[in-house]
Amino acid sequence: MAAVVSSSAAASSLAKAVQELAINTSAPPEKYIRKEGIGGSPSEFPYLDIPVLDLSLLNSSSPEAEEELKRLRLAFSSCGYCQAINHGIDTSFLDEVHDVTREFFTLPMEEKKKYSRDVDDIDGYGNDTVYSEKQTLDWNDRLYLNVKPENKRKMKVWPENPTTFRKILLDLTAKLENVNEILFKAMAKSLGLEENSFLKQYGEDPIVLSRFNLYPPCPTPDLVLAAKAHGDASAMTYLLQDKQVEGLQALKDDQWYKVPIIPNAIVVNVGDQVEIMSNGIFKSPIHRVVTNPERERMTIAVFFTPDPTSEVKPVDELIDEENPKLYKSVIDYTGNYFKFFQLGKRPLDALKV
Ligand SMILES: O=C(O)CCC(=O)C(=O)O
Ligand SMILES: [Fe+2]
Repeated sequence: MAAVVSSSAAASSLAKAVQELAINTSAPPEKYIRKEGIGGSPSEFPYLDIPVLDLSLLNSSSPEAEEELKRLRLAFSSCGYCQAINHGIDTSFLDEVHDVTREFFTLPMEEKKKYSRDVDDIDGYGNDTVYSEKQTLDWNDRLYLNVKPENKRKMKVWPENPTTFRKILLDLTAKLENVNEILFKAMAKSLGLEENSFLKQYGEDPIVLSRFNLYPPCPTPDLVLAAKAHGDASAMTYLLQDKQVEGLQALKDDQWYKVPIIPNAIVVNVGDQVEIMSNGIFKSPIHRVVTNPERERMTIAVFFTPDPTSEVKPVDELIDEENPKLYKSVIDYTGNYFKFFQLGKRPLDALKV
């Protein structure tokens, strides 16, 4: 990982949560300002037409299942996104996840800072790690927790307040494991492959990461991003969007589109490692988060990532003379991701054949 800048300027910007900076400010600090702007006013971008997929159909042997598999294939090979409904996770449980997230972020700052990440670590409460004095920072605070493998959990940064937090996180990731298995089998079937073709690349000990995002209001939404443009290093990402406040945008044909809110649907996006496994058929979308001048936004993202010792590579059956191999095999893609990201390169491009 690139060296972390530990000058006093960087350290002081780290010490302040964006939530604190956002109070009564009319001008965010310079480090957050994108002089080139963000390409428009956040609310004026068009909506992305994201397919809504019924997971209960994907998982069935009903005649409609075939149709739904086709829609899945189309969704992931065009925009790389879908909104999953009938995913088997109760609305009341999703409400609990949102509530506990809100409770955590509304705790007094001293309480939240008990769970602060170490300066050179990722896990815990904090904001952008500063790698360079020139870096433009994102307008968000987050709590980042490694859930699996179990021996990688840093329990000292797992909130004990709210008291139900830990249990809810474990329940959420267990439920999403089911969703992930359904989708992975369905993706393989949608391409005419044996249903475990993608799933087996997760290896023995897959990684499950969670990221609770708080995006405070920002007075200059045309000049500040809540999360800079990126593709996810995961195999697959599951996002519980804020139920009221938009902010997520996806890039398609060089144009930014808003991801609409469908309450209780799970926003699913292909990560870089599924783009590799599918030999580029499924697309890992570039996305970003914009800020809102009046309203705070909260989201919960869960990332499923193969075991870092497992070889991730294009599935053999997808390669032939007409469809040459597009990506090299890789081990520990996520571990190698940041160094490319920080150099301003798309990590996926570094693996192109
Ligand atoms: O909060 C969102 O809408 C998206 C978050 C995201 O892209 C991420 O955490 O990787
Ligand atoms: Fe993302």
